[in-house]
Amino acid sequence: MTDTAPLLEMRNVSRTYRKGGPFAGVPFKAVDEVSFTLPAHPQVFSIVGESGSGKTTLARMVLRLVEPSAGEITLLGRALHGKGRDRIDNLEFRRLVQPIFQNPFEAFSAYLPIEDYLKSTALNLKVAGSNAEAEALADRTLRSVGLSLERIKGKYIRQFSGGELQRISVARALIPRPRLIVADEPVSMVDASLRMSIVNLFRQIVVEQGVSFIYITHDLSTAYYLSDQVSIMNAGRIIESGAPTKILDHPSQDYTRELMAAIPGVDERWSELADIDRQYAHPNPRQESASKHLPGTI
Ligand SMILES: Nc1ncnc2c1ncn2[C@@H]1O[C@H](COP(=O)(O)OP(=O)(O)OP(=O)(O)O)[C@@H](O)[C@H]1O
Repeated sequence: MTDTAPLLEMRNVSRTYRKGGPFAGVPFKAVDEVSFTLPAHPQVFSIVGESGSGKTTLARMVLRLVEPSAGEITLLGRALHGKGRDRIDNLEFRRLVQPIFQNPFEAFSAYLPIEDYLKSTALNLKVAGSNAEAEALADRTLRSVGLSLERIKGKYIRQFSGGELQRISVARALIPRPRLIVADEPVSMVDASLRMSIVNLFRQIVVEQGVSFIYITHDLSTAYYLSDQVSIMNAGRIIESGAPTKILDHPSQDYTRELMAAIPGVDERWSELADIDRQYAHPNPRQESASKHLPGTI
């Protein structure tokens, strides 16, 4: 693993499926020759696209849940897939890269106290050597997301809101101190009033814990607000990439303009985000600058 290597590199990555069944169906590329680089310094990289554009397939390849049909993905200069000798082993991979999924209610069983997930993550990933260490680690990561072990102890998923559960998912993902979190539509099932607090939490984690995020979303508004880099995905391809202000203030592709226009009330959402940002009065300079760039604010 080299210190100078980018965190993640995708080179000409494709994933082919068959439409109409695995054998007789017609092959099509869900992800088509995608390349991008995530630099070593912590940041939020968003991939934005409509349903079916290939975002989840791409995320699942980064999470090693799906094999690419072609191309190469490297993490800190080492192969994620294939059988080569430089392939990162499973334990190391799971310490470096953690997922957050869309539906927090599906991420946990209804029959286990929720703290068991955090403790078993710490023990399975060998970042805690005893139950006491696992509890201490769980408490520390829960505190970093605004909760504590005391608050969740002995409780089951039905005793939490979607927003609280998603915070617990984030705490679980932070247990091994990962370098990268892949968050696939992490706020789309969270109550609208809590969405921004989760999005703000991601930014806080980038700054305070040095974790990068790949943020997968159909919601241009939160991507614009949160990201350092945005890539727009359409029909399996990344069609434009850059800083959020560049992409949304000067979109170069008709599809990006259509995506902006297709989101109902996107202008109001941006003003609403700016209002929420002011209410939170975050000391984080990235957020101050994000709110400055929101249309309708100065
Ligand atoms: N296992 C699979 N077998 C066959 N086709 C698949 C499979 N997984 C995804 N697809 C197809 O690949 C395309 C991209 O799907 P994907 O889920 O990656 O898109 P997405 O942008 O994440 O959309 P959504 O937000 O609706 O999940 C879709 O046409 C989907 O039907």
